[in-house]
Amino acid sequence: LFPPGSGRLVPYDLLYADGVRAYFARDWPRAAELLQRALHSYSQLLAARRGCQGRCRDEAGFAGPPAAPSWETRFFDRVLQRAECLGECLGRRLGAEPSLHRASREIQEDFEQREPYNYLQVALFQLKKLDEAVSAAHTFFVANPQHLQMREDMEKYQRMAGVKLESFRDLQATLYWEAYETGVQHYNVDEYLQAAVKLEESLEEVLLALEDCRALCEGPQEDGTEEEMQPGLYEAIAGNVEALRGAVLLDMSFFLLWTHAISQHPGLAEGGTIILLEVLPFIPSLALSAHYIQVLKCRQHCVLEVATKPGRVSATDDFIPSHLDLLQFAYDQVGNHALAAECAASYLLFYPSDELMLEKMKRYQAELGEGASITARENIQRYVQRSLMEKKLIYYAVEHLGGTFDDPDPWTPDELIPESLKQKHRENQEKQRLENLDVGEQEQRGPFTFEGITVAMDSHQLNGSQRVVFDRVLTDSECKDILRLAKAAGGTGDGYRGRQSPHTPHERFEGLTVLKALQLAQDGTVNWRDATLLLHASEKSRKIVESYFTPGKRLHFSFTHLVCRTAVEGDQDGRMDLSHPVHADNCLLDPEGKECWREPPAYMYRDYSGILYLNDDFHGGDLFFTELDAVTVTAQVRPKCGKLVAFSSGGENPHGVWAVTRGRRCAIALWYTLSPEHAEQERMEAEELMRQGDVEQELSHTDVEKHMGTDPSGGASPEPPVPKGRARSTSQRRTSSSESGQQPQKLRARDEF
Ligand SMILES: O=C(O)CCC(=O)C(=O)O
Ligand SMILES: [Fe+2]
Repeated sequence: LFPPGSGRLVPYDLLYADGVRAYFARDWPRAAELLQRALHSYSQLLAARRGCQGRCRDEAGFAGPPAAPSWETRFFDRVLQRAECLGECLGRRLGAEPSLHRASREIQEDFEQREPYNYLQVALFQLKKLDEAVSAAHTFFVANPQHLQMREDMEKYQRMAGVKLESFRDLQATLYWEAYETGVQHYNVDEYLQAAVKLEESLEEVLLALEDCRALCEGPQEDGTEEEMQPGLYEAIAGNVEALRGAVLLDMSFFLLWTHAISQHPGLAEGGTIILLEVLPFIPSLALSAHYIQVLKCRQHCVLEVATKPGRVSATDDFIPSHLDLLQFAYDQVGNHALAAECAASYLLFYPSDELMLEKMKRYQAELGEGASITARENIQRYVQRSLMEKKLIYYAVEHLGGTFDDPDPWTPDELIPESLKQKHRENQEKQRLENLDVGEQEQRGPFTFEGITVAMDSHQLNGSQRVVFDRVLTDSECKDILRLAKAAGGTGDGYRGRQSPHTPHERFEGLTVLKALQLAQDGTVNWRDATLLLHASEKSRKIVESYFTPGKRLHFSFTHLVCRTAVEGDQDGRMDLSHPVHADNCLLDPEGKECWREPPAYMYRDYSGILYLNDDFHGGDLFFTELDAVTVTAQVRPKCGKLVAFSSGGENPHGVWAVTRGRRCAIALWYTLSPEHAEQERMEAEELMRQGDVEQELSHTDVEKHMGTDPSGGASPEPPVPKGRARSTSQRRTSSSESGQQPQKLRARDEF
C-alpha cells in the first residue's frame, strides 16, 4: 500500500510492530531499520500535525469579534473551514488518510516514553554499531532513569573499551531544556545578557512545544479497545459538515463547535459561557461533549508535560511565568527597561496582584514616561486567555457532569473555580502540601535515599505500626514487562501449593517463583529480560525494605512469588468472600482470642513482608489491614504499578485482600527474614542461572569484543548489554508457541497491510 518513493508516510505503529517482530525473531538488521523508520515516521507525523495546525489556524482564524447579526454563521464557517483545511493539509502531507496514522494509546505512550530506543539499542549492539547503540541507549535512559535493566546496560557501555564519550547523546534532546538550563546557569552567575538570550530561546520553544502537545490532543481518544476509538475533534466536525450547515441550536455538535469557537476566540468568552450554561442541561447524549472536555483536559495537561524534563517525575514549577520573571530581572539588569517592563506586564497576567511586580511596573512607567504604553506580550496574552477559557469550560463540565480536573497551574484565579469545587480544590492542595512535607521529612531522616522513590504513607498514616507504602519503585515500562512475564508463564507457572483457587472459587490464582521464571526463560517460553527483571525488581524492594526497617542489618529473601488473581467470568455480584482471607504472615491468627500464635505451620522465621504491585486495571482487590479481631479495618491500600507496601510480618499486621471482581490483579509478594539460615535456596539457584545466562551471552559475542578492542585498563573483559528476549542457546529453534508470550500484544492488528 505504501510503495517506497510514493511520498506516503508509513504509519509509525505499523513500522514499530514489524520492527518489534523482527527483533523477537532476532533479525537485527531488519529490526534496526524498521525501528529507525518508525521513529522517523513518528517525528514526521508530529511535524505535519504541528505545521497543519499552524497553517490552518492562520488561514481560518477568528480575526476580530465577528459583527452582529450573523456572527454565528461566521463562526460555523470558520470552524468548518478549519476542519476542512486540516483534513486536506494532513492528507497532503502524510500522503494518505490522516486516520491511518492513529495509533493506540499504548503505542503512543511507548513513543512518548522512548521505548523504541530500548529495542533499537539492542539491535544496533548486535549489529556491532556500538556508537549508535550507545546513543539509542542513552536516549532511552534519559527518559527512563529508573529503568533497572537499562541502568545496568549503561554501566556496561561505560566500561566498554571503544565507546566514545560523545556517543552518550540524547537523540531527542529537547531544545528548550538545554536553552533553559544554560539560561539559568548564566543568570546564576550574573551573566544577564547571555541569560536573556537563552531564556528567550527557551520560552519561544516552550510555546511551540506546547502547541505541539496540544495538537496531539486533537487526535482520536482511544480508551481501551480499538472499537471504542473515537474520532478526533476535527474529524468529528469534518464528518458532520453537511449536517451542520443547517445546524439546530440544541444539537450537541453545536456545543462542540461552540465551545471550540470560544476557546479559540477569547473575546466571546462571556457570551459563549452563558449560552453554554443554557444549552448543556438539554443535551441528550453527552458523548461528544464529554469527548471534547477530554480534549480540553488533555490540552491543559500539556502544561505539565512541557514543564517536565524527560526522566524527571515532577514538573518544573510554573514554567512559563518563571521564564518571564527571570527575563524581567535579566533585562532590568542589562538596562533594557522597555523589555523588562514588557516581561513584567506579561508576568502580571498570571499573577495580577503580585506586589513586587506591581511595584516594578510603577517604576518602569515612571521611567519610560506616562505616555509610553506598557503592554504584555501578545503571545502570552493569548496563552493566558485561552488557558482561562479552557479551564472555565472544564470546571463547568466537572461541576455539572462530574469527573475531576487536576489543574496544572498554580495561578488560576480563585473566581474561576466554581464554589462547589473550591473546597475540594483546597483540600487537594493541602494534601499535596502535606505529602511534600512528609517526603521532605523522610529525606531529612537520613538513610532512606532511593532516587525517585517516595514514601507515600508511613505507619502513622496507615493507623498501625511497622507499615509503609512506597511509590515509584517500578516504572510503567517495567510493570508492563513483568506483567508480560506473568502472562507468558500463565498456566506453566505453579499454582498456590498446587491449587488453582486456594482462597476463593471466584478467582483463579496463578503464581510464579523466580527459579521457575528463569527456567522458563532458559527454555525460551518467556522473555529472558523480563525474567531477570523479576529478580532485579525484588532485589530493589529488598534493599528498600532493609534500609527502611532494618538499617545496618541484612535482610534475606525468604520467598518471592509473582502472583496474579483473576476474577472468574460470570456471576460476581454480591460476593461476600475475600480474595485473600485476613491473616498474619508469620503466625496463626486467632481472632477470638485476639492473639497470633507463633507456631507451625506458620512461617515463623519471616520477619518482613512486602507486596510490589504491578497494575490497577481491575475491580476490587485493595489490600487492607485489620486489628487482631480480623474485622476492624484500620487501613487500605489501592494497588498501582510501582507501589510497594511493606510491613512487619507479625500479629501487629493482620491483613487481607478484598475480592477481585473483574480483571486480573498481579503483584510480586515478597517475604524477608533476618536469619541467614532461612535464606531462600531457590533464589540462589535462580541467581546462578542468571549469571550463567550472562556468561553464555558473553561467549556468543566474543567477535563483538574483538571489534571493540581490549580494555586498555586491563580489567575484566567488557560485558555486552543484555538484550530483551535473548533466552535460548542459539541452536534452539523458536517455536511459534514460545513466541506468543513475547508478541507485543498492544500492537494494533492491521490486517489490511
Ligand atoms: O497481594 C496482596 O496484596 C497481599 C497478599 C498476601 O497478604 C499474602 O500473600 O500473604
Ligand atoms: Fe499476607
